[in-house]
Amino acid sequence: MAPELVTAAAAVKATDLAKTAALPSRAYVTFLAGNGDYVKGVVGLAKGLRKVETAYSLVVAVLPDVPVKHRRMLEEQGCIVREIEPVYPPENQTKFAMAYYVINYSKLRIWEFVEYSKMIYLDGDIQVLENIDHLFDLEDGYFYAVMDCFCEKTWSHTPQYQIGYCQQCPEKVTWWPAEMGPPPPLYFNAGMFVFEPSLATYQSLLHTLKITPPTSFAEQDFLNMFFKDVYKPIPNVYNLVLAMLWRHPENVELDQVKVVHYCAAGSKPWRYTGEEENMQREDIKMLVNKWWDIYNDHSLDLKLSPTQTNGGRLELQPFVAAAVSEVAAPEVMYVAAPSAA
Ligand SMILES: O=c1ccn([C@@H]2O[C@H](COP(=O)(O)OP(=O)(O)O[C@H]3O[C@H](CO)[C@H](O)[C@H](O)[C@H]3O)[C@@H](O)[C@H]2O)c(=O)[nH]1
Ligand SMILES: O[C@H]1[C@H](O)[C@@H](O)[C@H](O)[C@@H](O)[C@H]1O
Ligand SMILES: [Mn+2]
Repeated sequence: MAPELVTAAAAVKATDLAKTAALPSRAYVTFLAGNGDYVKGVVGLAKGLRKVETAYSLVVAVLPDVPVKHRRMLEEQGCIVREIEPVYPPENQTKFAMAYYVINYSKLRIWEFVEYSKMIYLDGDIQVLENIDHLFDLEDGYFYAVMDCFCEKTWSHTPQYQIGYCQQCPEKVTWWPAEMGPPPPLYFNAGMFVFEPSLATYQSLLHTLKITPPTSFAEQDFLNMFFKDVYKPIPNVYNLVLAMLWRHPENVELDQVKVVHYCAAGSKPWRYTGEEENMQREDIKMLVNKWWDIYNDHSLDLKLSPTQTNGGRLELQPFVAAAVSEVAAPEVMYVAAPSAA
């Protein structure tokens, strides 16, 4: 059969074959959009993962608007770059989601990376301080992530915030079911999670998205809704949402933290000025410095052996499962990506 006539079924079969061959079945995965400075976050993450001596690769799911130069930078750090198509909520009803977050629906594409049986997703504004490879051994069939905090102004549109209720300290403010309905199910931060790629799940995610109105926290709200019955919280040390430091210090063991998520306003290390609220805290400055130490540490750059280079150019990994995305994607609306904040 001519290569261009490869059918969907054959493509999937090829993927299955690849799975049983020598390909790794576990990997970290992150997401990159645009031509801005988030690429620094991903470079920092790749170096951080190397520093903690992970046994697994970092796959970077990139949108088409990520420039070639940035893709090369990532490959030179040993990342596996995979282009994905953007995903938008149906009929571009983006007015309900915070514009900045709309792009994040594209993350749903990582469920089609089925040459991996298990993956750990990490936002580009995350840094790992300790090896977390053991999370790959968590029991299959669940979605693992850290519980979020509802106390920052970003939550002001919610009833939780309005009455001062947070799942991080549920005893402080009582939820009155008679007046307010049942308490909200546990809610995770979607900057870090352990999941199993699956074409069936992927199709279901995209189908469900088509019939689900977008909400403020975009794919984070959506994933919370979709996985609510299989969600298992993992300890906060696996995703330190920085606001926890001033909102729930009693729930933070700073010296035990394995994963830091620079998500508080003004805390992205590569944009840090120290001007925003809470950014002059000693713990914040220490964590921002830790990120820079890793980013600037040249000993953490990927060192290629002569067999891995070809006249100075990188030998790129062949991508076995490219055909799968065309097989699996149900119709979704593609529109041009807005510029991210
Ligand atoms: O211009 C951009 C914007 C975002 N990103 C990628 O998208 C991720 C998510 O964006 P942020 O980290 O800026 O978002 P927050 O951490 O503030 O937001 C949280 O809520 C979001 C709701 O959409 C997502 O769920 C996100 O994973 C979760 O951590 C980034 O880390 C990065 O990997 C880019 O590559 N370029
Ligand atoms: O994903 C969001 C984001 O990271 C915000 O910065 C934070 O305030 C929220 O708690 C979280 O849900
Ligand atoms: Mn983030």
